[in-house]
Amino acid sequence: EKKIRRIDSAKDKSRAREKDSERLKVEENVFDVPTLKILYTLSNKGVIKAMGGAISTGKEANVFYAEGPDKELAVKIYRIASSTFKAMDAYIMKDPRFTNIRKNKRDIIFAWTRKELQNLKRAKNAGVRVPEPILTEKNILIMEFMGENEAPYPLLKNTHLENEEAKNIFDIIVEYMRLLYKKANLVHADLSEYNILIDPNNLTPIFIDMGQSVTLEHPNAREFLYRDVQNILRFFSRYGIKDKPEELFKKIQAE
Ligand SMILES: N#C/C(=C\c1ccncc1)C(=O)NCc1ccccc1
Repeated sequence: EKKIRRIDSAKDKSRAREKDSERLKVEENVFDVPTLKILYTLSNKGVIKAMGGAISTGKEANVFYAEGPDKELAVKIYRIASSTFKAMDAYIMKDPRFTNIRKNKRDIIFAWTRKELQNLKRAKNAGVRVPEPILTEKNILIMEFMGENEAPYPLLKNTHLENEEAKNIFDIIVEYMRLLYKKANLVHADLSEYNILIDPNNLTPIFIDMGQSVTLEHPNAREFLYRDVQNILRFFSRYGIKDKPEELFKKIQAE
């Protein structure tokens, strides 16, 4: 009996070690020294009490779960070494809010991080459901965690819906695109089933990832809006939604 218990606990330990090494591996190549310094600063300031696991990992950023002083947090860390900052160029260099930033990589990424915070604030003020934006520190964005028990809400992409439920979600998404445009003077510019979370408690959408969102002064704002419209219609066509892109494009901009 005792022997078996010893084996079990050894197995559990090795499994736990493997999981931690998995987690450590993600964190190793993400947490470079400057990023660790910022995380220590945020922890000393009491903004972050404990870091959790990775929620999302991508080429230009990673999102981690964290415990805050009073609520759960999502910590988005933009990679400085990321190669895709070229893509950021197309959005930020023509945005009148950021024409005066220096051209070096770190400053572009710090400006981009601040831009996502600003865009989330504007979206929230316009009545669009987004994670509550909290603060940025260099290449790190702190926002409200949208999920339960350390598990993020599912992406629209991974949510099974009945046609009726999908239609309700589609109508809210269109309303949010309209509020972003008319009230927040913004276009999401990367809207798709990969950047919308679904709150399973009421099957309603949450917009995320607004680092690339642009104001209507951006020369390509309407192009980006048309692309967002096409992405959304393409995804919802599987639920029998047949709106035309031009009509939806006009409806979102209508007085
Ligand atoms: N913001 C955000 C995100 C989730 C989230 C969940 C729960 N609460 C707040 C945010 C997210 O996955 N964004 C997409 C993404 C970012 C970075 C790499 C890959 C994919």
